[in-house]
Order: sequence, then structure tokens, then C-alpha cells
Amino acid sequence: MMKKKRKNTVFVPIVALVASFLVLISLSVFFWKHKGIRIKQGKTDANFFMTDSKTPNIGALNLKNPRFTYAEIVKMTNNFEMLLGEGSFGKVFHGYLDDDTEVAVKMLSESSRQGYDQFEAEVKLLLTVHHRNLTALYGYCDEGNHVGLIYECMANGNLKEHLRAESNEDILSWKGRLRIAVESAQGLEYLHYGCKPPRVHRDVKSENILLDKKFQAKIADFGLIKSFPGEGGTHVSTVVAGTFGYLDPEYFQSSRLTEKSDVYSFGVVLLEIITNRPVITNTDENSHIKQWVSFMLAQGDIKNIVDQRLHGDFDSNSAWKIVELAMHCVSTTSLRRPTMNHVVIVLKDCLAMEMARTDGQGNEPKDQHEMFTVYLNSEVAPLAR
Ligand SMILES: Nc1ncnc2c1ncn2[C@@H]1O[C@H](COP(=O)(O)OP(=O)(O)OP(=O)(O)O)[C@@H](O)[C@H]1O
Repeated sequence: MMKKKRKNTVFVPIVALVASFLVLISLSVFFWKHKGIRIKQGKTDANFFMTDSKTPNIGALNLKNPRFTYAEIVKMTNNFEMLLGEGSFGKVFHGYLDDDTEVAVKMLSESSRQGYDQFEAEVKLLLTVHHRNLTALYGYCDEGNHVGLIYECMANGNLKEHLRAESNEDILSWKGRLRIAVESAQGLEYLHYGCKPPRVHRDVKSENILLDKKFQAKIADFGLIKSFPGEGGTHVSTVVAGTFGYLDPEYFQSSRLTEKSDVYSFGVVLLEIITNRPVITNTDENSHIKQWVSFMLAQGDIKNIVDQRLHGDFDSNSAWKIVELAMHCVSTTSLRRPTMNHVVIVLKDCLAMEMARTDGQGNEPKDQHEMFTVYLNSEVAPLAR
């Protein structure tokens, strides 16, 4: 009896010590994990996006509750100090989260009811779908008239701005263009085949391909996204939406949407990447970029199709290959268009060809900017090839 009691007097303090040690460890792990990340309590007001413990990772941050108040948005953007851009949804401002993560805050303009539907579509999609080539959503605000989306900041803006760059220093190199093409194609491939249910973006265009600080390309603007039936079903019937010039003519006529509509629009983006021509020109007989490229192809000279500002500094086999692929994507009949799986494979081949050429020249880029741009001294004559 005595013996048993003595055993307990030693045992109990040890157990207590070990238990408090474990509690201490768990608390430190908890605080370390949530260091710098803002955690908010669930709100009780009407909210169609209330999240629970099943909320998946949001971008890189894994916020437990991605809902922000308007006051937090004001603080985050320093009272909407810096405008990044503007679309039909509203204005996009620069900001920082509490842990100094850079963000872009898209605020829905008060007049736009259609914008609210797009807002719902984007939040629903981005809370469940994550890929390195899709712009990540960190959170949203839905407080009365104040409706907004908080995205990862894509510091290098959109692809269209880069293609239109006027300064010689900012012209995208051929390798840079092919990388952007591969990465954005991977984002679409994921929407079509990597998530359940599969999705069609419906507004693929060069303005909706954004570049982060390392020039990594990501698809953005998911306001028009639609789920479509995977195995078994072939299409959904829907009100036609998209952007003039990028819109699949077959979908426009039939209202039958499939993933091949994105393939068509992506083909138009590829033609822009190759040629740097406007999608529609009013002055030309071949007013659509696709007509212009087929006209030029008939002349059989790749150098006149590829952006003249590259002065022939590209692997011509990769140029032929990507032009052929782009024209395949913009086939009038959707059945003739390739899948995004195929597009990714061909684009990777093109990139490998160009890398073999440039790496062979032994001129490794010094920084990210140089990797993506061609430094053309204005006094240097165009290279003959
Ligand atoms: N995450 C982001 N990071 C940095 N800039 C962004 C981000 N999202 C949008 N922008 C900038 O704001 C601009 C407007 O974006 P938004 O997605 O609202 O409209 P859009 O795609 O240009 O037009 P629309 O919505 O009418 O099709 C973009 O072109 C881009 O320059």
C-alpha cells in the first residue's frame, strides 16, 4: 500500500510535467503557424460565402476566414492610394496584408449588378481551385455596397501591355514569350482537365494573362467561368459571353459551349504573342489577326509573321511550329481544334528548341527582366537571318 502511494507521488508530477510540456509545444506550434496571418472570427450577417474549417488553402496564405471588412480594405490599400488598373468590374488597387504580403484589391463599382454575379463566380471558383498558373485569391469583402476581391499582386501587369511595350528595352524576347505561352496554357489545361467539375474560362485574352514579379504567367479574371459536364456530356447551352475578337465563332452562332471555345481564344492570344498585331484592325482587308496570319502564311515567310521588333532573333523551327499550332487552335470548327493538353506539349517543344538555341549562344541572362526582354541597342542594325 505504502509502496503504491509512493509510486503515485512520483508518477503524478511526471505526468503533469509532460502534459504541460506538450500543451506548451502545441501552443508554440499554433502561434508560429499563424504568425503574421490575420485570423478573423466568423461573421453572423448574411453571407453566401461563409467558410468553415473545410475552407481550402487560399493561395499561399491559408487564411482561416478569407472574409475582410471594408475598414480592413481601406487600411490595406491605404485608402485606395494606388490604382493598378481598371476593368468592366471596377477599379483595381495596390495594397498590403498585415503580414506585408502584396495584394491587388478589385472593388466592384456600385452601379454594376452584372459585376456582382461575376464576383460570386470568382469567389466560388477560386476558393476551391488552386494552381500555380491561376491568379490566387486571398480573400473578399462583401459589406453592403462595398464588394471587393483580394488577389495576389501580379507586379508585372498584363501580357497585352508587355506586347505593346514601346521602349526597346521592354520588348519581350522570343524565349520569354514562349514561357508565358506555356505557363498560361498550363493554367487553362488545369481548368479543363485538372479540376472537378471541369471549367471553361470564357474570357481568355492577353489582358487576362497577368505576370508576377518573376514574370511567371497566370490566368486571371474568372468572372465568366462556367462548369461544363465532363465525361458523358459534351457541352452546355449558355448565353454567349466573351470579348469581341477572341470569341469562338461556333459558340457565338450555336450558344453551345465546350472547352474548345477557350482553345480558340487562346489561339488568338498565341497569334498576338507571335505577331504583336492588334486582334482587330479596321484599316486592313484582313481585319482579324487570324486572316492576316493566313494571308502571310500563303507568302511562306515566317520572318514577316513574327514581331518585326525581334529582328529575326528567334529559332525559326519553333516559330513555324507555334504558328501552325495557333492556326490549328483558331479553326472555325471546334472539333478540329487541339485540346489544351496537346497545346501544352507542343508549346513546351517550342520552348525547348528556343532554349537549345539561346543556351548554345552561352549568354545566360543576368536577371529576370533580361530573361524575358531583348536588350536592343537602338544603334544596332537588325540582325540578318
Ligand atoms: N492581381 C492583380 N495584380 C496586379 N494587377 C492586376 C491584378 N488584377 C488586375 N490587375 C490590373 O487591373 C486591370 C483590370 O483588371 P480586371 O480583371 O478588372 O479587368 P480586365 O480583365 O482588364 O477587363 P474586364 O474585366 O472588363 O474583362 C488588369 O488589366 C491589370 O492591369
